[in-house]
Amino acid sequence: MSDFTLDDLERIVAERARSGDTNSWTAKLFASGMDRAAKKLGEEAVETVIAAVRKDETELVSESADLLYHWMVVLALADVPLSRVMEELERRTGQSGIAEKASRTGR
Ligand SMILES: N=c1c2ncn([C@@H]3O[C@H](COP(=O)(O)OP(=O)(O)OP(=O)(O)O)[C@@H](O)[C@H]3O)c2ncn1[C@@H]1O[C@H](COP(=O)(O)O)[C@@H](O)[C@H]1O
Repeated sequence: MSDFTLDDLERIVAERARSGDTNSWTAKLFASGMDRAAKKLGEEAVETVIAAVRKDETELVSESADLLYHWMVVLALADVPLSRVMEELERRTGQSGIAEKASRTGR
């Protein structure tokens, strides 16, 4: 069981993005902008899907970590704090996904 949280990751990404460290992947990705970071996020999402479908548990864990990291970079580039996402998830806790979809689509 790890104590590491998404809040920790958000803080690390924010610090490294501003570090100017030429050895920092985060700083490099930040400097390359949203198009590149969003593309990486998409690639990691696809790699996560492939691992899940292949039932490769080790790869699923590894790709999920890549996915969450690149998602955090994209949120930071968009200036959207993680707390906004958590608030939205919390807002949804009172409603099932099926009821929510029905309220939007009538299906
Ligand atoms: N969690 C991560 C993390 N996950 C993945 N990556 C990097 O993301 C990059 C891209 O991943 P890929 O699997 O696509 O690698 P690749 O195939 O070499 O990339 P491409 O050739 O496709 O561009 C790799 O260089 C990984 O090392 C990460 N880089 C950083 N972090 C966190 O950010 C912190 C700061 O890192 P730096 O900013 O590099 O100091 C680290 O201590 C970690 O906590």
